[in-house]
Amino acid sequence: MTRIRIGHGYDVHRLDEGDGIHLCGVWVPCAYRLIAHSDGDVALHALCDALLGALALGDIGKHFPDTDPRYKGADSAQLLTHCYQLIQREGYALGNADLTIAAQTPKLASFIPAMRESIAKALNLEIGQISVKATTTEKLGFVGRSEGIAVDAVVLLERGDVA
Ligand SMILES: Nc1ccn([C@@H]2O[C@H](COP(=O)(O)O)[C@@H](O)[C@H]2O)c(=O)n1
Ligand SMILES: C[C@@]1(CO)OP(=O)(O)OP(=O)(O)OC[C@H]1O
Repeated sequence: MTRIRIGHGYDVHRLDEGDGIHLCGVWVPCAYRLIAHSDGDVALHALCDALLGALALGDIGKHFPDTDPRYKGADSAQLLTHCYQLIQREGYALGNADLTIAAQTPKLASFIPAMRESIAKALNLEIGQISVKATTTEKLGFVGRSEGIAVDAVVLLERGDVA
């Protein structure tokens, strides 16, 4: 395997009326909830897929099927930790991750530092290795109509044992 590997993940979850959403392991109070089998943390799901994708290990649905009652209401931070353990077992470590959350609402700027910290903590990494950004879609499309939230995640993995 090569010294560095790149991975990309993308996930979407639908919004419904509610009292808050989990994003990057952080509870964001708002007038919505994310519809999902797990806790609905669409950002961590995209990050899991990016990690798995980097080493061609499949995707989140393969590792944690949404038909499996064990994952009903699952804490996505635990799914993320499991995915990262698979990566580490292959001899790789995360160099950096960059996430873009497309959400018309709620306003996420004030939650971003806690989100970065939460991911860094789940992976036992420095906060400087984790970037989280938010954008609206200028009221265009399903995100713009606040029907759902979409997240893109990109990761770079580095092999530990190669100079
Ligand atoms: N849910 C969101 C979306 C965006 N932001 C912040 O606002 C900035 C401007 O967003 P545009 O979609 O108009 O580019 C963006 O760069 C974010 O800083 C946010 O906090 N929450
Ligand atoms: C996370 C899992 C867990 O069962 O279910 P969901 O919360 O529905 O999320 P999805 O992004 O559809 O990924 C599939 C599953 O791995």
